[in-house]
Amino acid sequence: MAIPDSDIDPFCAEFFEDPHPAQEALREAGPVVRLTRYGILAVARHAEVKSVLDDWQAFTSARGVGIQDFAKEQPARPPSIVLETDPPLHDRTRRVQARVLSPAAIAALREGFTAAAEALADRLLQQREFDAIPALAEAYPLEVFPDAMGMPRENRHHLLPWGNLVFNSFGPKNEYLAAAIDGAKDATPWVFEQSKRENLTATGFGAGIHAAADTGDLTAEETPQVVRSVLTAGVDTTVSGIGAAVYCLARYPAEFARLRADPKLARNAFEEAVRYESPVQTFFRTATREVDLGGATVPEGSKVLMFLGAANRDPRKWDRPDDYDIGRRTVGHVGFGSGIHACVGMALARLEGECVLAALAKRATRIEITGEPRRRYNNTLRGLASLPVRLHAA
Ligand code: HEM
Ligand SMILES: C=Cc1ccc(C(=O)O)cc1
Repeated sequence: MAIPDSDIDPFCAEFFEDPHPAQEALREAGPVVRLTRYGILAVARHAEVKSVLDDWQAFTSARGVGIQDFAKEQPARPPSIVLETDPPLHDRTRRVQARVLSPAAIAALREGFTAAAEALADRLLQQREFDAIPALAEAYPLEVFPDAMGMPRENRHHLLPWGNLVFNSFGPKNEYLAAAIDGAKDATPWVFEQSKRENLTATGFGAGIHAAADTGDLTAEETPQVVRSVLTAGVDTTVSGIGAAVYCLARYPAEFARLRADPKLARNAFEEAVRYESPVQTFFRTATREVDLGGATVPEGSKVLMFLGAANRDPRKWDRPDDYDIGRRTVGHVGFGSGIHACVGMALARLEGECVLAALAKRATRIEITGEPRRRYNNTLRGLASLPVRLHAA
């Protein structure tokens, strides 16, 4: 089957504002599409996105999960020894993260995360009107996550421009990456310093990762990189995810009413927001050999862009894909990826989302949008920059 061409640009303001028409066009064009602007291949249907995610031998992360092919050019940033490696190195680094971020370790955070969400929701209810992105979507992860990592309270705001830089760096060298590099001048040295063992408390996740150097699971050179991997992925993603969930519940008041009637739905309401908005929109893989994908022949060395957001709205997979339904069975969505690189922090992300949404649903009857939401432009992350709201007290 011939691979059709498309001049769609997934790294421009028009796409960031509303990716859905372009995603629909890509799904309809075929199982694999050539994006002529960048000389890359794209997969947008759920079936092909999932098969690329699940086949790390044919579609490697080790040549970069951004547009750069590390076999052909110098990486702009030191590659992650978790995200941008394959077995066997990936087995070692991922195992340490998975052990530290285990379901039991995350469950132990529930009481503190719940208390922080309730206290923040009480403050916001007093305020009544606020911008839900800085005051809630950013404030909550920046309070609970660095504490769990074992970081000091000062300067943790640097985690946002750092994440903004990394997530832009997976895309092309465009204006968004240029602005992010400029915005992260202070954040970059701070993150590297903050990842060192001596700058982390003895009880946080950071210490748990550094302890791997004492047992020989990781070298002393590897542990700061594995800590940095968690710091990079652990904030900007949940900021976008929590912002997406609040935005969905504000746009769908009947769903917020369902949540108020049954706060146990908070966890699924967050999961459905991750499917519906896909905070992480895209990631690349590189074909290690000629491989068949949905009937199309992908040449060795092809960069393949996976449209996670498009797969999460594919009518071939989902009934009513464009409805936000907090009772939906969300199993199979690729918002957290799939396969050996599937999100190692999803339990933590889900705990944050559940705590925030449950706290809001207990206190408010409605989240009213009081001003024009403003979207944040980033080459990989989909999220809002501003969401003016009013909380209607119960
Ligand atoms: C709503 C929030 C989040 C979303 C949507 C998200 C999404 C993703 C996705 C799509 C991947 C797969 C990347 C790939 O296949 O190349 C991934 C991997 C990863 N995530 Fe998350 N993530 C979230 C929160 C977190 C948090 C809170 C942490 C840390 C505590 C985290 C740490 C990581 C790490 C370290 C990886 C790389 C895993 C590997 O390569 O084996 N993420 N995430
Ligand atoms: C899902 C995003 C993500 C970003 C960076 C890293 C890393 O630097 O290891 C891992 C995951």
